[in-house]
Amino acid sequence: MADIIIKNAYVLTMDPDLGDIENGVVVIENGLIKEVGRSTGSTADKIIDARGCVVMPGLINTHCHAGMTLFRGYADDMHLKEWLEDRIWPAEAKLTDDDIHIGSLLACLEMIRSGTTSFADMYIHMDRVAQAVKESGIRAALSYGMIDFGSKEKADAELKEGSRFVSQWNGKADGRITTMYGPHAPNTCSREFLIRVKEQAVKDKIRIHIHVLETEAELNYMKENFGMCSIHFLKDIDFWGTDVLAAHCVWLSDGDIKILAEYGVNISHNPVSNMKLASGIAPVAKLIASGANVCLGTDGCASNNNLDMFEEMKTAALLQKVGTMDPTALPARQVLEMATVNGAKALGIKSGVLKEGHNADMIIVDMRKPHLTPLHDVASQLVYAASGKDVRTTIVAGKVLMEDFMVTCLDEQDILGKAVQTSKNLASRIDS
Ligand SMILES: CSC[C@H]1O[C@@H](n2cnc3c(O)ncnc32)[C@H](O)[C@@H]1O
Ligand SMILES: [Zn+2]
Repeated sequence: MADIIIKNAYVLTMDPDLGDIENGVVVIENGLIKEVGRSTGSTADKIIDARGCVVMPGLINTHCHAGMTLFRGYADDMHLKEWLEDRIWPAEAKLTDDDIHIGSLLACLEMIRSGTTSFADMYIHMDRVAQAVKESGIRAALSYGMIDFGSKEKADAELKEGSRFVSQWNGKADGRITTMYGPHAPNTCSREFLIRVKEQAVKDKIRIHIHVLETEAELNYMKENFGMCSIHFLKDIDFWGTDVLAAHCVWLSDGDIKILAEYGVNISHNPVSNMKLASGIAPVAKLIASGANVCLGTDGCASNNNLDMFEEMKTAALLQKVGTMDPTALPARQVLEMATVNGAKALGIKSGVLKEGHNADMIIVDMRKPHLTPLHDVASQLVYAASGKDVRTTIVAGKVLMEDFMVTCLDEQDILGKAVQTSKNLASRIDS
């Protein structure tokens, strides 16, 4: 007996062999997908009728700072340097463990509601982010964000905390939590520190999450201090590999793109954040054409200001079109691949496609809405017309976290109330 059968669905498998199944079934057992097809002989404890809906892999947000939900709308319309150094970092210095716990629960709630089933996070007070992930039922690849600013003492302490977090949490919550090392960026971490982080990560068989070339200022800093850009600098210290998730990668030359593709680096594109902070337009179409693995992220809520991956998909497609002045750039199916299959590859998880043996991480999107009618092409509708609010049901590891728009895994009203109070208390501490 299976656990769940979803029937009468348009199944968007994102698997090239299975393709789309117009009136299909998905069978879930023990947290995994047992069957995907036109019909099934199985029976199950729970049957979900998905008539008029699309069943698809849950979306994978590959660059987030979950706790930053508390800073939603806190520092808008600013240049990145002032935003980070004058507003965000001083505010982050006042954050407590409990703040991060509530902020991360709020992020999990928002992601579950809008169809994200996995996310990669880099932040501080990470034990409490992990606790929120464990409680909510979502899947995540978590890293303690490390910055040494060239101080050996700080480097030692940061790496110690990063390693402690990895050994404490990797594989926890029935395998839903994986961990990564999170050196912040090449212009906030020293060369020596980045070399140590890579060595530790290789030794521990753990992936790395890092910001790279988000701004022209980083490019200029690296050229002035090292005589080369961050991509060549990281190549020089043997940092690159399929184990690296590089967020942003906006300021790339054609030579940089070749290096990233050659080393199999995973690149998280974060178009809304890049637009809001006026960082620039990442050459996503060129990266994909070169064979690089490009996935999609929201970044934190202080530069987005939400975690809706549907909005991110649409923005990614539109930004490439206007950036290249080519309306054929980054078509809908390719964006869906970025948000599913490519994201799973970047995090090293068996999700992102609906296929036998893979994690039962999926969402049901209700297409019976005025703004989703008529339905000529499902991929087009999901990328250009749908939003996170159209997600009806969210399933992670075979557990239903939201059903028929009702969140079942967390006490939504309780978290909303606590988030309001937490942000008020935080604001008064920041002002004092
Ligand atoms: C040390 S934990 C992570 C660190 O990153 C900061 N952050 C959030 N968004 C961005 C961004 O777009 N560029 C650079 N750094 C960013 C966050 O506030 C934390 O301090
Ligand atoms: Zn970031």
